[in-house]
Amino acid sequence: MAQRTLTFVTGNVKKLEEVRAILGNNFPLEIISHNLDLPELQGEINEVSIKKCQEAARKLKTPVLVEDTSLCFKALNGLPGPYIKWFLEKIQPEGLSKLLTGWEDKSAEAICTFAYCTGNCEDLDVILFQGITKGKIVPPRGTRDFGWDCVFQPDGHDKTYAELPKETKNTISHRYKALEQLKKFFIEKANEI
Ligand SMILES: O=P(O)(O)OP(=O)(O)OP(=O)(O)OC[C@H]1O[C@@H](n2cnc3c(O)ncnc32)[C@H](O)[C@@H]1O
Ligand SMILES: [Mg+2]
Repeated sequence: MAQRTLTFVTGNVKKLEEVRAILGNNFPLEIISHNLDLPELQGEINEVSIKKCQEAARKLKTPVLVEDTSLCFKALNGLPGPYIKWFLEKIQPEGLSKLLTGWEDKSAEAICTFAYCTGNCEDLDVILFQGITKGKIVPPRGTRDFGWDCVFQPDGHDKTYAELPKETKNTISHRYKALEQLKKFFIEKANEI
């Protein structure tokens, strides 16, 4: 493979930190990060990721990887979903758990979607890699250093993402599951050469 690097476009340092930690040393490409302020788009999850990726590829004119994270509450038919960033910014983690006060069903899905595009102007085809971790929304517990980690308790654990050791989150998370697929794709691609 001629390309030895992979440009990951994100404005979120915590995401980047996790991506690097999860991919570790067994990944055939070097991750180069590019902090570009991409628009927060509207639509269904896959549509948002595809458009985000095409926008980044058009701007940078190079193959790019982007990622979009959704947090979907079952009782709210999948909302806030891809709009979680704004919900979190406006109502904080406390507000997210209070949103479900009137509902018995606290279940939620954390969905991570990576989108990769070659950046060739005539061909903006996008490949998606998605990971889903099921859990429930609880009153905030644990550190506050990454998004909604303190209100999401993954199934099978009695701790929130924020209370779990980073190494544990990184072996069960939505991001880990999406990166497993991405890793497989790029390792196979590297072997083809
Ligand atoms: O530049 P990009 O990559 O878009 O970074 P962003 O921070 O805008 O991220 P998103 O558009 O994907 O919005 C997702 C929101 O969810 C938060 N988030 C993403 N992954 C998370 C995780 O694993 N745990 C907790 N919060 C997370 C993140 O901080 C945002 O507020
Ligand atoms: Mg964003």
